Amino acid sequence: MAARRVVVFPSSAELGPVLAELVSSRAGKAIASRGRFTLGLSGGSLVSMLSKELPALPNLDCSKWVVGFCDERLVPSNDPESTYGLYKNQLFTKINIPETAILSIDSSLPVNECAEDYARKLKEVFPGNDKPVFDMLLLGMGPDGHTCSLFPGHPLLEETARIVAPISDSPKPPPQRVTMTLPVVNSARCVVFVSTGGSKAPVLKEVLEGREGPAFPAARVLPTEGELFWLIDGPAAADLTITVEKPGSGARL
Ligand SMILES: O=C1O[C@H](COP(=O)(O)O)[C@@H](O)[C@H](O)[C@H]1O
Repeated sequence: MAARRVVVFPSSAELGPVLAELVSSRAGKAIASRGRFTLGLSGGSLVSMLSKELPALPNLDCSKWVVGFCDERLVPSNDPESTYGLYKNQLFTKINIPETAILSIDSSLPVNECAEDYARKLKEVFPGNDKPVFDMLLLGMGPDGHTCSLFPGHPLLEETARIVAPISDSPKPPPQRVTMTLPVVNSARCVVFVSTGGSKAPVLKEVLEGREGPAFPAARVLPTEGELFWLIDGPAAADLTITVEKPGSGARL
């Protein structure tokens, strides 16, 4: 397992550009060695940060990117809860990613079929691998310690056979979702959590420093061979006592 890097920024205004630079640098390396960059996006607060910061990078070329989703809510794409819909309106229109390279999740299908359909799409894009190996997954964490649509205490945390799973009882609305499972998340070459805001501080401490009782879903993200970054702002890091990196302005990871 690669070492975890916990990097704390004064605020999300300083964090955002470093995240964008990290995505761009890993994209460049992936394209140089494998001819493409496979990126998995999460929803929630990441959407607005990425939609602001990625298009602001000079000379960003996304023509060799393949983009999937770490999870999706089963709502129409014009619903404000649709992760795909938000990225489509806020990001995909501003970068040169080919439409065919966006692995959208067909939320018009019933939830079980939707998960199977997305798993099939991933297998097509990652032929020959028993699990998709994304170059980078961008993850968020809810104040309850969930990540993707993997919630504390839910049986899906133990899933080992499926690469994508349906969930019909999500404690956070909407209840129907599909999600990558932990074996896929932990197979990625680079996983980056972005966690901002004071509401995350208590759970972040338990995720990063340990707790009595079962580990939170976010704490179970430990890539087998890949890199693991936690990019955090000051308010979210308020309760931490572990040693963290505090990069200066203009830093690159
Ligand atoms: O419901 C979800 O929540 C998590 C965390 O979102 P955040 O707004 O607290 O960052 C998100 O990563 C996931 O994709 C989404 O479906």
